[in-house]
Amino acid sequence: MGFWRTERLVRVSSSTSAEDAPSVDADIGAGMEGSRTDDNVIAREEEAIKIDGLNVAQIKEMRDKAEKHVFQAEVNRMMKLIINSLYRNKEIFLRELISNASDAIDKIRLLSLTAKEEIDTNPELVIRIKADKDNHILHITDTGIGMTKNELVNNLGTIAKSGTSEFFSKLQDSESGDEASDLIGQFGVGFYSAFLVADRVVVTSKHNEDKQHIWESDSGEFSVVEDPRGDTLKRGTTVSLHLKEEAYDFVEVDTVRTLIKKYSQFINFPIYLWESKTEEVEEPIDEDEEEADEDKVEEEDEEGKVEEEEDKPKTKKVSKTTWDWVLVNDAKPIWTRKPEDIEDEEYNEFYKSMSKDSKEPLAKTHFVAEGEVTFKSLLFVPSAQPSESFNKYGTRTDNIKLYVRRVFITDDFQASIIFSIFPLGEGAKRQPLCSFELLKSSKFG
Ligand SMILES: Nc1ncnc2c1ncn2[C@@H]1O[C@H](COP(=O)(O)OP(=O)(O)OP(=O)(O)O)[C@@H](O)[C@H]1O
Repeated sequence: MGFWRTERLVRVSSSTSAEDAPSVDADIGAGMEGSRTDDNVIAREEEAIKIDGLNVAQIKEMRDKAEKHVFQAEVNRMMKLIINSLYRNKEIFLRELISNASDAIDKIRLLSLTAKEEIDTNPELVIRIKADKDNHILHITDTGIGMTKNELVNNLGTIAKSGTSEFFSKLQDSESGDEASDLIGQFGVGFYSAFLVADRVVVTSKHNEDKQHIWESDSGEFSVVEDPRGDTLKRGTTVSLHLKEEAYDFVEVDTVRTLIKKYSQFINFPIYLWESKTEEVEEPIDEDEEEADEDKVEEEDEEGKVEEEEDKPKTKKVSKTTWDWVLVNDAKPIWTRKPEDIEDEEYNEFYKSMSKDSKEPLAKTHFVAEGEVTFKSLLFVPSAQPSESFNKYGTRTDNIKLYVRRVFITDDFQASIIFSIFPLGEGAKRQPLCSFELLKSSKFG
């Protein structure tokens, strides 16, 4: 939360040493310094309520004004269930929050088809993710439809879905805890998965029909209040996750990038990550430094002086760190398009980027099944047999990936039928060119 203010401050800055490198949201919590005391209790409380752009007094005032709510009983059940069954698979929280962000952008796009002006409040349709390493906060911002105050209370405090109780009873019927955890992990568990990694979640949201509001919860209860900073988001939502200590890894930019690529690389809207880049650049030597050098030179003998003045470098190498938004999801899900509209070249490029194989595939099959169950599938046969396919036969199960609505769900499949392609023609060795398997997932049948 609060990129709108800090973005300008740290977007580009330079330094000559790694220590000077700017941290993301450099001003987060800056307003708190003046109020710090030695009292440990107050210090701990201050730690718990960092909201960038607001100082402690403002946050306290805001909290006093906030409306307090309790979660619906089903939400409490759902949160417990998620936390107890998915503790080994915490990373899916990011998949869920990015999917929500993408759904919210879809909603505003759809609305703008009939009411064009709705999108004008923030025409850019994007998702931005910023990791604030100093404060262990991960921010996920979208320029979607946003939520009004009432929607914050209802959408993030109750479960409206009609199938919820059915879902709970199905879970209770499932034969083992692992089966239940698979079920939850593989399908949308939604917003509440944020509490897998965060002990405090702050949602700031601006809907065209309301002022900007802040929703805050530590999973026990939640509060909602008008944002004292005003409508800084213009339109959209920021989910800020105050990470639990055991989840601090999720504030590492590399970890976040890997997760976006794993789960959300085919999301319809651009996902940008706030990243730093350090480069060596030539910079002119400033006058003070030059003068100091000249003094030194003057002390030297005449001959040496002439030579040194000519050779004196006018620039020096410094390392410069810049911060900027970097696009992470540049792959397009070509399986969603009609096979007749796709050029061979596009298939080949897609295969290469997905498989990291530099050669073109030997064959491919792309088919669309429509009926009671609808799915689209795209299968490639590599032109060379992967080196590990015999010695590690049967151990690698991640060659087939299942995506639901462009979101990665699983690649944990088990072989059911195995078949091989043999080369034809005289003299061909009786060795398969490649083998592949019709796969069956234990969960999907
Ligand atoms: N980033 C967001 N922008 C706008 N609304 C949101 C956002 N995140 C959540 N919501 C609202 O909160 C509701 C509840 O979210 P939640 O993720 O729990 O369930 P869901 O998205 O309906 O279902 P699921 O994620 O399980 O497919 C959503 O239906 C949506 O109305």
